[in-house]
Amino acid sequence: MSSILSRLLLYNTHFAPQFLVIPSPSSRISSRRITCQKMSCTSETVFPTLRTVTISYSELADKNADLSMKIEEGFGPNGLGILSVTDVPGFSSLRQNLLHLAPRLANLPEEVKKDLEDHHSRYNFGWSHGKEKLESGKPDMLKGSFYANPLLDVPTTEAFLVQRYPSYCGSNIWPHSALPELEIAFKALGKLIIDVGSTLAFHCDQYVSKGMKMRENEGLEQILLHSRCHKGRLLYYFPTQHSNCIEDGDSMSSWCGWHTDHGSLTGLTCGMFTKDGIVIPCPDSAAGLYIRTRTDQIVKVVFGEDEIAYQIGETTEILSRGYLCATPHCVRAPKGEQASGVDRSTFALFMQPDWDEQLNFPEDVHIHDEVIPPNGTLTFGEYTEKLLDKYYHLKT
Ligand SMILES: O=C(O)CCC(=O)C(=O)O
Ligand SMILES: [Fe+2]
Repeated sequence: MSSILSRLLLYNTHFAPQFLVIPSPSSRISSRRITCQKMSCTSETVFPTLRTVTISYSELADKNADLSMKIEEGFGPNGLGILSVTDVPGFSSLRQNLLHLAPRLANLPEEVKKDLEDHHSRYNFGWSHGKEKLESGKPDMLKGSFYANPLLDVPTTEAFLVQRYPSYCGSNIWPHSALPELEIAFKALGKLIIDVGSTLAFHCDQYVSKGMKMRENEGLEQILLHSRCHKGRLLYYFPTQHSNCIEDGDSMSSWCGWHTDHGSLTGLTCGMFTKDGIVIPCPDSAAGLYIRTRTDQIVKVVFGEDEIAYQIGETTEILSRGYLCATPHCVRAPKGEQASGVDRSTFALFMQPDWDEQLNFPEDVHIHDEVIPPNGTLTFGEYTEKLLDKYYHLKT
């Protein structure tokens, strides 16, 4: 394994199939939407801040609208691999409802959280803290995550499937007595992000089908509509008392290391910061989501708190033959005195194909092609397992 690859692979090593990591092919450039240059701490490199391409919910809901230009600008070979949907009815309050529960969940007694852990799924259901690794290889104690399938509490009752694909086929674990609101809020926001994401997928298919032949049922929308594998992740970044002291990794990826999401399409909320239980604006303009462009530029990406951002995962890049490009990203923690005692809550919704979905890997795409058999066909479940075996060496 090359050193850069092993470095890239060091994080998220609690083997979450959502976050396999690849270096991306290079040919993207993004400059049109550079809106401002932000200064962070004095002596540090300053990265440009870009606004996401936006699509309004009403445009998106119109299946006759031609959104190809925007899809290309956001997701195409010259885009960043992210765009956001504005004015989604009901989104703002569902976001707030759920994100406010993240600190409450994270601050439950240790023994309650322990009961929410699921070793068998390699912590891909329920509570996960300190199970992933930072870029340094040390356990990631900076954030806690809560994973659940927002659509299906029990995706399958077939024991052999649970054994074979535990991270997809396991069951949800809700804190029924300790935090009963979590299940309702998580499912409501998760479903909304999936519904909007599926509509976005329809428009992605329209765009891709202009450039390449697509068989019926092969498009992103159909793949997502048939899936039992979608997974939500409620993230809680614990407050740092000495916020200049997050020494792990480079300062860019101090909160969440560089990676691309493994699945099809990831919905993201804008992070919510609180201090002493009060919602505050982000205390450091340099903190937040960063993306690496195809030309290896690093940019900070911003979108509004009332918008749902969507990023492309690796599986979509492969199946669309690069018409839609995956998004290498990381999260930078706030620094400075103002950041002391500040936490961050956010939600990521990984939309991914069903474990049984037959994927036909194009001959001309060379991402992870070492695990693709000569006939170019694998199910998504098999594909994920092969990658986990290869990269994480940790199948038990
Ligand atoms: O915290 C964030 O904003 C992003 C988290 C993320 O990239 C992930 O969970 O895959
Ligand atoms: Fe991610």
